[in-house]
Amino acid sequence: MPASPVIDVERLSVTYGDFTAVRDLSFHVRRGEFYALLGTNGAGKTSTLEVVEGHRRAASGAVRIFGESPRDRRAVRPRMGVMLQESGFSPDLTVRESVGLIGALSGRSDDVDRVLGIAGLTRKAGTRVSQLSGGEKRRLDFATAVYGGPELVILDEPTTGLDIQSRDALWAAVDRLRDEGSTIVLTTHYLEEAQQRADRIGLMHEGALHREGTVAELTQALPSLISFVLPPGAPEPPTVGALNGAFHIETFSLQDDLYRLLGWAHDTGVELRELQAGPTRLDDVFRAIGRA
Ligand SMILES: Nc1ncnc2c1ncn2[C@@H]1O[C@H](COP(=O)(O)OP(=O)(O)OP(=O)(O)O)[C@@H](O)[C@H]1O
Repeated sequence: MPASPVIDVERLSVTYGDFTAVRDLSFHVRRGEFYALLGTNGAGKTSTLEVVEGHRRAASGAVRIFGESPRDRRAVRPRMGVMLQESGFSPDLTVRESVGLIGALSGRSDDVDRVLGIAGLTRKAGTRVSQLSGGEKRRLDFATAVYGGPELVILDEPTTGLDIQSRDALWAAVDRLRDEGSTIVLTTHYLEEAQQRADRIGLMHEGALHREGTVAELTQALPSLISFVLPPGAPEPPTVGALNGAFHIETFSLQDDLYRLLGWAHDTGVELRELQAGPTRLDDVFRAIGRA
């Protein structure tokens, strides 16, 4: 029998007055899974996560976390760490005090210095929150989310404002949590982060789940692309699709078409300038949303 999902969202709707921000949304996140909830601006990701986190009531539908209501804080809080887009730390507390306080409130136990180390905040332990940079505040948010190694970690745009070293360190810490069996839910507009890590992606648009699947499942519905530019006076290649002297070939048989094109270029001695060939990326799936 399959294990019950860590997150179970059934026909969720979220409204603000007359406006329906999320309609009839259903998705499930399995234990140990890395699930990325992605989407266009205003798609309803944050509204959905706020219900999952227990911060907002659903207009209709049902959300269960570990089989419990997300509003049952005592049952859910010790098992779920959340990195919100905007946190509410007290500006007068130091970094160490903030991690200790929020950690204690979570009901999980951990060593504060260990957590500061994971988040790269050891040297800022005695600094007041009001004196942190934007990126350091983000790292503090992360520290409180991973305190105690929770079974479920929700990361809402975790790397916004972080430099590359901080991003690498954050993902290394997330990888360690995954190795220990944590379930991860991510929202981000940095699609490559989701493409590299997510087991499955839910793609939201205008309040609904537009598509869902692995990266391969989402991208294989769209053609791969070959593009190149020909030198002046070159013969016509065995393809169509020239635009302003640049050639764009959309294909579902990337390997065969590339083989044919390179064979033609070799036989005719033509240089294929700026040649690029590759499978569809998640960016292209996003761009296709508006055209669907
Ligand atoms: N407090 C609110 N009152 C009224 N409308 C709201 C409120 N919060 C969000 N909305 C609206 O609900 C919709 C969904 O917003 P939400 O923040 O959930 O989207 P999102 O997918 O997280 O967007 P983004 O990627 O831009 O952060 C948007 O149209 C937004 O304007």
